[in-house]
Amino acid sequence: MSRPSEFDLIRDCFSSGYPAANDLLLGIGDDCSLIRPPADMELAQSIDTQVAGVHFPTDAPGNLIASRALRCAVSDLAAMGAVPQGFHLALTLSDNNEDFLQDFASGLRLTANTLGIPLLGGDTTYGKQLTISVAVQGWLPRGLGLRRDAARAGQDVWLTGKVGAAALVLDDILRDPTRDDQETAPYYHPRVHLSFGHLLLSLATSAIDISDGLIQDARHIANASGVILNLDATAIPTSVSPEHSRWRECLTGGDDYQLLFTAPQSARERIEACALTAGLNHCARIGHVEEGEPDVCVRKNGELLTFEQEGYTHFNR
Ligand SMILES: Nc1ncnc2c1ncn2[C@@H]1O[C@H](COP(=O)(O)OP(=O)(O)OP(=O)(O)O)[C@@H](O)[C@H]1O
Ligand SMILES: Cc1ncc(C[n+]2csc(CCOP(=O)(O)O)c2C)c(N)n1
Ligand SMILES: [Mg+2]
Repeated sequence: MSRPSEFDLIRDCFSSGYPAANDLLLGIGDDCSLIRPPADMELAQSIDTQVAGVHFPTDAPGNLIASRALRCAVSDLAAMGAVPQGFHLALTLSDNNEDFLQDFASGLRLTANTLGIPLLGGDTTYGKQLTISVAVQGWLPRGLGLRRDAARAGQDVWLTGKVGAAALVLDDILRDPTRDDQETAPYYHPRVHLSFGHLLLSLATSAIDISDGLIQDARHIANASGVILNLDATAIPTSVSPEHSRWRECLTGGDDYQLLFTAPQSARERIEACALTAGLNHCARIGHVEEGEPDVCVRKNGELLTFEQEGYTHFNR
């Protein structure tokens, strides 16, 4: 029997079993997807690439890679408070392994249904390194998107959950990339804070999702807003306690996909109520915003901490 063509694979894996989009005029099968925008909405768009050996282990199972790739991409919509509209998938495969692709597609379908995000189209090519690019888009009420540039002095800094679990389990995952359990879930299936992000639209001023590391990503808000973020190290929920030898890695390791956001002090009670509504186990106030040269200052019992590496960087490693 001949090997399946690119077109057969695409049809088998990507044309059915995904959530339906009610604003979709034309989906998989043409040169572009066509979407009808609702009145008074803005479109949030973002793209995220994951490369084998860089973002996930080369020999990780397809369904886990798919879950991780889609969740990490959709997290950018959560960080803006957007409601998912759909995603495009660009897949570069190093061989025509049908079993891998079927497994990848089963993970993708499951995750797309869990997050409620339709697959709008994509592109499939051959390349030396397995590479997955996910372009996501979502709707935002006009002018309300949670940007990085709107933190103001006097506001609180908040964090949705614990940081560090994914970074600390990476060594174990590299030893056994097939491990799919409670401990590896923060890495393969990071929680995407879509409903909480959306609830924050009327409460938070700025937000970012933590992909590179808490401190490095906090710096993006500080720089974009022109403020100082003062963080209280002992108030930051971490997967190991501050006495643990790997505690600092929790603040810089990344792969967390928690939301870091700022909000006026007057919103404290409403934020706590929304966190309960969204079923968050943690939503902690971890610092405050001050006027001054953009910076992130982390203090532990009054002592200023410094970090040689504040987060993940692709170059200069
Ligand atoms: N190659 C590129 N071309 C155009 N814009 C880019 C490119 N790479 C990054 N950007 C833009 O730079 C900005 C900052 O990127 P950054 O990587 O911090 O965002 P992010 O997508 O939230 O991060 P992550 O990739 O870690 O999830 C984003 O607005 C992004 O669109
Ligand atoms: C196998 C393996 N080794 C290392 C890491 C750590 N890592 C890679 S990219 C990144 C930041 C987010 O990427 P981007 O900024 O490109 O979205 C982090 C924390 C990993 N996830 N898997
Ligand atoms: Mg982001």
